[in-house]
Amino acid sequence: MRAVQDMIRPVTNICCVGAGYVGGPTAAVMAYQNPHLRVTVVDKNEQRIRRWNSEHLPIYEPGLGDIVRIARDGSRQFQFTNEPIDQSQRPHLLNFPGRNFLQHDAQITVPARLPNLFFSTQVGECIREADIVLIAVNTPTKMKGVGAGSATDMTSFEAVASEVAQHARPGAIIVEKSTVPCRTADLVRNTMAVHRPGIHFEILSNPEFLAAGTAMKDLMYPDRVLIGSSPTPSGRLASAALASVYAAWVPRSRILTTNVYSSELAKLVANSMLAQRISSINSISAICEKTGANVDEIAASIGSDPRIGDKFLKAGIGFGGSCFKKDILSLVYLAESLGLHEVGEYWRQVIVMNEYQRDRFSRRVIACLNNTLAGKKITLLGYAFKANTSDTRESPALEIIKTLLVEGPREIAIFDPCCNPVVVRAEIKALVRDQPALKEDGGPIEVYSSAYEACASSHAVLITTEFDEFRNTPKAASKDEPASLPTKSPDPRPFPNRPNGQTETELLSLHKYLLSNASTAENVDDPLGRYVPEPACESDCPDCGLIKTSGYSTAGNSGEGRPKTRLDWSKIASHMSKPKWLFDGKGIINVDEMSEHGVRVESVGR
Ligand SMILES: NC(=O)C1=CN([C@@H]2O[C@H](COP(=O)(O)OP(=O)(O)OC[C@H]3O[C@@H](n4cnc5c(N)ncnc54)[C@H](O)[C@@H]3O)[C@@H](O)[C@H]2O)C=CC1
Ligand SMILES: O=C(O)[C@H]1O[C@H](OP(=O)(O)OP(=O)(O)OC[C@H]2O[C@@H](n3ccc(=O)[nH]c3=O)[C@H](O)[C@@H]2O)[C@H](O)[C@@H](O)[C@@H]1O
Repeated sequence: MRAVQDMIRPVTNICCVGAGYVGGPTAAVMAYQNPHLRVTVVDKNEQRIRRWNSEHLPIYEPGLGDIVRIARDGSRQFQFTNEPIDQSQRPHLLNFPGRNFLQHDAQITVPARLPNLFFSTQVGECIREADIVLIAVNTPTKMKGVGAGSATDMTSFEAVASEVAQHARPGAIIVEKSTVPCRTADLVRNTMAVHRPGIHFEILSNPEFLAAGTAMKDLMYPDRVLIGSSPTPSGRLASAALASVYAAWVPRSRILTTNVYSSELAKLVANSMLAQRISSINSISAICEKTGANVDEIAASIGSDPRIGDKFLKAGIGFGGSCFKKDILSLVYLAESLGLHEVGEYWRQVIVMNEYQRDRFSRRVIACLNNTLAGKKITLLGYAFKANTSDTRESPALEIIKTLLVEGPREIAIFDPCCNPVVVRAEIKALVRDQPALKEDGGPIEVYSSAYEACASSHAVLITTEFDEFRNTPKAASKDEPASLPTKSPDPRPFPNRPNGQTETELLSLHKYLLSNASTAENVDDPLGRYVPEPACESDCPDCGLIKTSGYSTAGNSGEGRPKTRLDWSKIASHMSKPKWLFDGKGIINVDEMSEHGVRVESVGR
């Protein structure tokens, strides 16, 4: 029998099972940065795969389209000048003695590249060809049976594990990309042993830390890549094989290796600790509201202590999203199943505080409106669970809507700059079942595609997602984040001369710079002239039909890469109905400025 080490071969083919928010973008970046690898994303959902293979990507993430187009469709040969357009941005270049300007002035030619990212429904077939199989399927909270309400529902993950077990070639490396309970590697190993007795497979844990709305930035410039493996020679070899894929663009010092269980648990702990910070600051916001202290001032003052740090201290209506709650619950279940009830209880409080915060906000809205919403119009600005995403899973906005509905308002208006109104309507219809919800069904909810229409004649506007467009003053720049709106990237040139040409990261930064500096009138999406035409849609493409009728794509409305404009609050205020309340659930409104428009503002923690 061959040694396991001999069966682990150089990586040329990667298969990612699960074409969702994690699988699609992660595989796209791996392919983009490794043009020599063949990366295939497979999914049982045909509609999702059709969208990935079209111009209608199934999810909206800023910058995703730029990367998918190059890796999926290939690119043309193109040229650019290696000199900043505005040389005042690089004063040091002009004064540097002995500098060879010609070197930078040169036209650089970038050769064409072939497609190396594929999307398919042929799950078994693609697994069979892969050297590395990533499992990136959904792992929600179990809703029935043992552990219902807290344990992880492993149905999809287990189904894929057994599919991998049946098809993977000997020596293929199996990677848990999904967030899974600690010791899931044992489950995968046992599944492999059941289907392929006598054949050894290495199981790695490689959890994903990207956040919605910044997924592409998180993937291109990760703080860390975590790879957990068995502490055996073949385990380390497998870990090194996966690390080599990341090393194409991630500095080696950021690729951390641990044992497989630590890696699995570290993912749950990372999300739980982040959520815990939000619940902690939210609990303080309740004290602030009763004492006259200001939660933003508290956050700024404690955040400047480097031991505390200034991230994830924004008080608001609580965290949403598909992962924080389910991952904390998974940690709670783990602790309880290990007999560590106090530990479980400790973490459960993070969720209790989150729900308290959201409900406290809804109650405050109702109380300020004299405990009756009858005859009143309430507008929610923001439906997605956070900014710059069309992901609405576990969105706090939906829970707030449900509470307001019971009060019988005349209208609940919704506007979200990223979500497609048609999709939001369908989602609300499916989620609010106990009474008619949408106007078209005799209920009070209307979803608008214009913020101004949504706010017209409204008695109260609620900010429920932290979109920069909703701010009334520019966002203050924090230490490592640029001030928002308008966003213009700096010119990244000149690039250093490299024997193998420019890196894909450099080319992407140049693309973004040119894009962010193009005027909206130019309507350019390909300033370098790199793109080949996207695959044509069938004449009966449902997504093309949706764009024709609603003006939105399924993934949302991107307006990708261009500076966005803030709402004109004086215009909104002049068309609101008295008493003109604004409830700032995300701490993004400058209260003094807003009161000049005659709007009364209530903010969380102030
Ligand atoms: N959404 C996020 O921002 C993040 C998610 N994660 C974790 O990544 C995992 C995936 O999450 P998402 O991508 O958000 O889920 P998702 O629901 O967007 O995508 C999962 C995909 O897996 C497919 N799938 C399920 N069973 C399958 C099967 N038997 N065969 C083939 N395909 C199958 C589904 O059709 C779906 O397209 C979860 O464990 C999640 O906790 C981790 C970090 C960030
Ligand atoms: O496992 C996951 O799914 C991901 O979960 C989170 O990412 P995500 O939920 O996409 O977005 P976050 O930026 O973490 O925001 C989560 C929620 O917390 C809220 N939030 C965030 C920060 C803050 O200071 N205050 C606050 O209320 C946001 O509005 C949002 O509703 C983590 O940040 C990612 O590292 C992780 O990979």
